[in-house]
Amino acid sequence: MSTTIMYGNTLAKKMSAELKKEVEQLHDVDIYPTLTVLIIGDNPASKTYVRMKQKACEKIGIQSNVVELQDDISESELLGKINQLNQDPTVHGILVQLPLPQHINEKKVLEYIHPQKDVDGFHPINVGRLAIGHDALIPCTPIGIIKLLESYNVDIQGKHAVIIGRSNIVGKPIGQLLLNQNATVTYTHSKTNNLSHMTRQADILIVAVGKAQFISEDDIKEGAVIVDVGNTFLENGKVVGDVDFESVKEKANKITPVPKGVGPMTITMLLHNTIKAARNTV
Ligand SMILES: Nc1nc2c(c(=O)[nH]1)N[C@@H](CN(C=O)c1ccc(C(=O)N[C@@H](CCC(=O)O)C(=O)O)cc1)CN2
Repeated sequence: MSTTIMYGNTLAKKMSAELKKEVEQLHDVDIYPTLTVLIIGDNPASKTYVRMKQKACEKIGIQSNVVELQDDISESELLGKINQLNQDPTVHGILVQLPLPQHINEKKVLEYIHPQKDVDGFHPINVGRLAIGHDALIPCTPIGIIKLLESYNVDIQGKHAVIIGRSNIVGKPIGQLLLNQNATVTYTHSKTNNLSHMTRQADILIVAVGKAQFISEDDIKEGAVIVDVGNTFLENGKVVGDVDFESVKEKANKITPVPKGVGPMTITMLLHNTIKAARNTV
């Protein structure tokens, strides 16, 4: 049995072309989807991701503004900036690039973004709406994973999905989305006893731990679908995932690579959310 590599970059390209048409239709009715990204400090990975977001917006005609803020900005100053953007009718989407410096309360900041402009889907209103199955802005990485699984015809209903990681960005919402599609979901995390025993039961394994090549072939079930959310930059400049791709590849039925797997889908779903926000805020 040969393993299918689930390439996010291919799907992202196809979806971006469709989103470009949507943007053109909005331009025809004088709506110009606009995203403002706030980046605090000079974390090199964050800078890379923000540049990737800008470039992706540019490609499909979304206007993007990047506001670069000093590492030592006070929390109240940052909230003031968000408040201005909340009230600016020309800005449809607001995104604060994470992680934030230690002295800033992430929860407070994310809750300050107007829920209709919350293109990351991190605001408690959007989190709650997703939880009860209402229309919402859904976090980009989790919804990107669902789109990727769907495009590779992965059956979700009735399957046992095991998630490693319980972050608000990926772990919790991907569990919610899989549950909404009738998967049986198990959350695991750094305090889970006998983690490998749990992961070996997964039909679908979502790995979002942030530890380079953490999962190896002994941790998975033969024929499982493996989704790697990791993005660790090694000293040699290479980027690797949370899964030891080479060892797991032969045993899995389907697997996402890193790079070119989940990452590009995150960016594309941000474009999707920005267009959705532009439609909703007029
Ligand atoms: N406000 C947010 N902050 C962060 C998020 C987020 O969704 N919202 N997610 C991550 C970082 N992230 C986007 O911001 C992100 C990470 C990785 C990729 C990606 O495409 N990676 C490439 C590899 C890297 C490269 O090519 O240089 C890949 O996997 O192919 C995109 C976005 C944390 N912060």
